[in-house]
Amino acid sequence: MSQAQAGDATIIDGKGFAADLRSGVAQQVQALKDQHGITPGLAVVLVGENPASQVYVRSKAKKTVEVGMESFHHHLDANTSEHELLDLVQQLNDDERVHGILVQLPLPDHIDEDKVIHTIDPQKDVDGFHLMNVGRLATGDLDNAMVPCTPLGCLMLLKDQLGDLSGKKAVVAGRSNIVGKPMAHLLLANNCTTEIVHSRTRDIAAECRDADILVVAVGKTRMVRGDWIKPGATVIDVGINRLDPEPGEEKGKLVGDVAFDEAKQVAGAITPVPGGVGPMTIAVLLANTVTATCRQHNVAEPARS
Ligand SMILES: Nc1nc(=O)c2c([nH]1)NC[C@@H]1CN(c3ccc(C(=O)N[C@@H](CCC(=O)O)C(=O)O)cc3)C=[N+]21
Ligand SMILES: [Mg+2]
Repeated sequence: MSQAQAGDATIIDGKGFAADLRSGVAQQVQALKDQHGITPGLAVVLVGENPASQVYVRSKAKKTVEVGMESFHHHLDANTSEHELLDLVQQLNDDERVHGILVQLPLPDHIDEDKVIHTIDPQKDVDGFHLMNVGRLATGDLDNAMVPCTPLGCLMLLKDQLGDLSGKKAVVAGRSNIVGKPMAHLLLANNCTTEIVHSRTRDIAAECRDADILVVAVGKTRMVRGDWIKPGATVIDVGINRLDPEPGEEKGKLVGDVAFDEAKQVAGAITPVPGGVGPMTIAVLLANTVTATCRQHNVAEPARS
């Protein structure tokens, strides 16, 4: 879906695409209720008082209810023990009203994140972080994997923009387990010639300049410059960085990992920040919850991407 033109690039409307995806999800939820008497349920667990985390979690809960799902919210205080959190996850695993479980990351230092993630029932792991789901994605078993929300959202935007991705040169900047690596696996599964670049890559700009598809998830403000981009390339900016407030501003503005004003002069299409990948993450979380519900009840699941 392409909207306003700015510079030369099409600005990819992630916010609008996400709204459309959520209305599709709302219809799927209604069908599950009408035809099967099932209401999908999503549990979100937040530990501690990180203000940014609280904003995301509130937004998730609101949108969960908007698409007709049941939302279970658990806010635990910052010094909750690992044992208490593991008990809660186990209780959610056993609760048949709950089809999806998301434990908001990062967790406080005294809690082992891997231990928590690996306690989640893989079928309810709507983040796709459990090793069972990581392995399924890495082996191309997409029919059974739960796929991480941010990379799946990026893939949906890319397919909408470009159609078939076969044979395209894709470069993923960043090698995190939550974005870079699963993104590379998804692009590979979609027949891209796929490369991951990172902080130790010898000439990162030159590698990026070769890409038809450039997905950037490095967590560094405006790291990718206009001259890193091949003319006409499709650029997906996963970064969300808050600048220091300008005089008179209350909060600093949000910017990506790509220098947007430069990049839009060169790229064929590019996602903005905000309004690009961020809203897709939450919409895909809801879509994954429907997928998880269908699998748990042996109901045919909607096609994704
Ligand atoms: N287990 C887990 N799963 C997550 O998926 C997860 C997490 N933990 N911890 C925190 C990060 C961050 N995250 C975002 C979701 C939506 C926006 C989003 O909607 N961003 C808006 C802007 C929001 C604003 O104005 O602050 C946008 O880019 O347009 C951003 C970031 C999910 N995360
Ligand atoms: Mg890196």
